[in-house]
Amino acid sequence: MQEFSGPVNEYTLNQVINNQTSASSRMTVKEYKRIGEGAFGTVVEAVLKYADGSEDSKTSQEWIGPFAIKRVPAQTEYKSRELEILRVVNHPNIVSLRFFFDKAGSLNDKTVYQNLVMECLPSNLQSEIKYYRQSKYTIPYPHMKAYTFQLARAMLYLHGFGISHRDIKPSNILVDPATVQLKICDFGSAKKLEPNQPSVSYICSRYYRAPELIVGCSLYTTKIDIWGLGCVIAEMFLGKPIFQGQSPELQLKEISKLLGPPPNTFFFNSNPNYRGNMYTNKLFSCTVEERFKQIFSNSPPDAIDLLSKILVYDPESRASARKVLVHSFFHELKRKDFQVFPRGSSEPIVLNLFNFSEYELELLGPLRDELLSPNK
Ligand SMILES: Nc1ncnc2c1ncn2[C@@H]1O[C@H](COP(=O)(O)OP(=O)(O)OP(=O)(O)O)[C@@H](O)[C@H]1O
Repeated sequence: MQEFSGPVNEYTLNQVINNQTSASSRMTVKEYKRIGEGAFGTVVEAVLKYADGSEDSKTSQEWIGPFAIKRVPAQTEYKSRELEILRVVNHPNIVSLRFFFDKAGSLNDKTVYQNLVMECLPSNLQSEIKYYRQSKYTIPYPHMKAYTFQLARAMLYLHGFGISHRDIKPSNILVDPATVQLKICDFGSAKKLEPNQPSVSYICSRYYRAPELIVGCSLYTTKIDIWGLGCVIAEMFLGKPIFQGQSPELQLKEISKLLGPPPNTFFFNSNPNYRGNMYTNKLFSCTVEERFKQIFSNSPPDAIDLLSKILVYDPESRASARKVLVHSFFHELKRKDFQVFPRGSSEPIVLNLFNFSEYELELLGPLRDELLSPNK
């Protein structure tokens, strides 16, 4: 996005110390680049400095950053879920919130804006996929494996709290091509799902919506994010979104071109009141297994196997984050000599992808040993 000489202003910022507390300081905020324009707000790149006269200015007179500041109109009636969730999560594969503050609109604008100051990553998966597609390549396999593993790890963590991101798509997956690090961003749609409590089904960007959402299921689970994960993996292999429906309902038709017609039980379990098109005609003559091989003809067999376990109509049969993590597609990552070459570099780097916290190990349960056992 274009460089711009943005404003330099002073605000009182709340610094996130931990999930309960924050400390406030006067800080100067210098914006210099617009990096994202979403449906609800803007994201700018900025640096910060403790303002003269603030307690902290005595210890630091340096600009710190860069940070990404997401600015959205503040909710007046209820708490911002994005802020609440970002304050409690703490994971290497989830973007971290450093400060937050409210700011009044300019002169004729009575809106109050919520500002979330987050660590800033230089790219996202959408840009990476596009970059490689332009030169008729795909993201190199070792990078794809490392990215997918980190994405599944973030999901294991979030889903452990019952939190569903609800808008998994390549542009919401930040990456640093120089370190092959990945972090999920945009928790604007995220929600802690409670069993037997309905949630709106009209969420998630169309191409990445799980089939149960398309047919109006309101008691869905965190498996909707796993569907999104499958779509993202498929997109890394194909260089373009796998299911490009031209309308919300046609999205289901696109899915049936890979998985065949949805079974009746799927409609019954998702939404017995669904009255839309059920796409009962089989649009190909081979088996679903052969269909996966046709569509992913250039992809390695273990990737196809992983995709066939994720892209499944029935959310209960769809792989969970921990099942994804132990899949053979990732075995290479466990090798002692596993290394990746960042884009444009001849110097390999070693990744630290297995630094699981006690909490993550607990979530892995009996699969923990399988995941941590060295690769044979
Ligand atoms: N911490 C960050 N570092 C770098 N880029 C970021 C960061 N946070 C967001 N972005 C970029 O800004 C874009 C918009 O941010 P975000 O998705 O949070 O806003 P949004 O208003 O919800 O957008 P959308 O409606 O497109 O989902 C992201 O797609 C991402 O590319």
